[in-house]
Amino acid sequence: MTSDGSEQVPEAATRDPDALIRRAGVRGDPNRDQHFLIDDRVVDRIPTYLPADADRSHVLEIGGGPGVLTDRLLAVADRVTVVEQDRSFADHLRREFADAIAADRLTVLEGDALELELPEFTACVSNLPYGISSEISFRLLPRGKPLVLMFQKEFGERMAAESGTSEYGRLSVSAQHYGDVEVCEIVPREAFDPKPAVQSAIVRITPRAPDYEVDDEEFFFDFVKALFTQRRKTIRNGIRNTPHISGLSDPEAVVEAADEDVLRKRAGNMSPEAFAELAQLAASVGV
Ligand SMILES: C[S@@+](CC[C@H](N)C(=O)[O-])C[C@H]1O[C@@H](n2cnc3c(N)ncnc32)[C@H](O)[C@@H]1O
Repeated sequence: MTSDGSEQVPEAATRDPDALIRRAGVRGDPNRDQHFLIDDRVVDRIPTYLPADADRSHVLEIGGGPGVLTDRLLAVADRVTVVEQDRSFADHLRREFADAIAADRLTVLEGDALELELPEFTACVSNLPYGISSEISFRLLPRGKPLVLMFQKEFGERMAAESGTSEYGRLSVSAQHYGDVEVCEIVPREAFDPKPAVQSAIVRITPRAPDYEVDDEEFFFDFVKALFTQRRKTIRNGIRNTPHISGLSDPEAVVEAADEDVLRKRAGNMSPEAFAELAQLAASVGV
């Protein structure tokens, strides 16, 4: 009983990471991208990085492992789907969260997140298997839902980078096409067991439409990719040197039509809007 006479409501109990790993009965194998979160404070913060107005009715988690994040997501979401490729961990998740499964609040999908058909979800929160960071991100981004994802630090920083910085590149332009990308927190190696080789970063992607027009997204992405393979060269030479990547059939027509100011730049100093404008021009005169 509290001092004002009301009943004390116990805080929702969260599962201890070490106990979950013990109950899973298998050690993480770094060769299978298995670095498990063991720092409660970090795990507790991850769901709080979802935008305040995010729809939490169906949260997707890629790579459940022992289930420490799954546990926290069940505390904030109506329903969770967790994908886990490793049979031992998928079995463990089904045992550990049998009550949530019986209550229709948790679905465990066993298999490769790159191969499985992912369900409709309202938000995705995951400590990702780092080996598939890029591929899985570009499966999730076009869905247009809020994402809170743990990456290797360098990858997260490249995703969030602005033009004119050394981290800025194709990954920044492609990811920021779909939303605002922010690094929420850098996570030390000690927060995981086994410890990864490098630090990690928790990244939030808040979906929004880009503030520029591109009629052909596939061409836009190929064009950006092509120009970043030549990041030390001017845009003029980048366009000339990469038709095999951009798909341009007449790169010279693009060089003739583009502004001299743009042609003198380098890819690292081109904003996403500048890339989009040039890509629109290139698609109209050079494809
Ligand atoms: C970095 S661990 C994260 C585990 C847990 N969520 C945590 O934070 O402690 C990544 C998990 O993804 C699983 N995994 C690796 N590759 C996968 C894939 N292609 N599809 C689905 N799960 C995968 C691993 O077995 C591992 O359990």
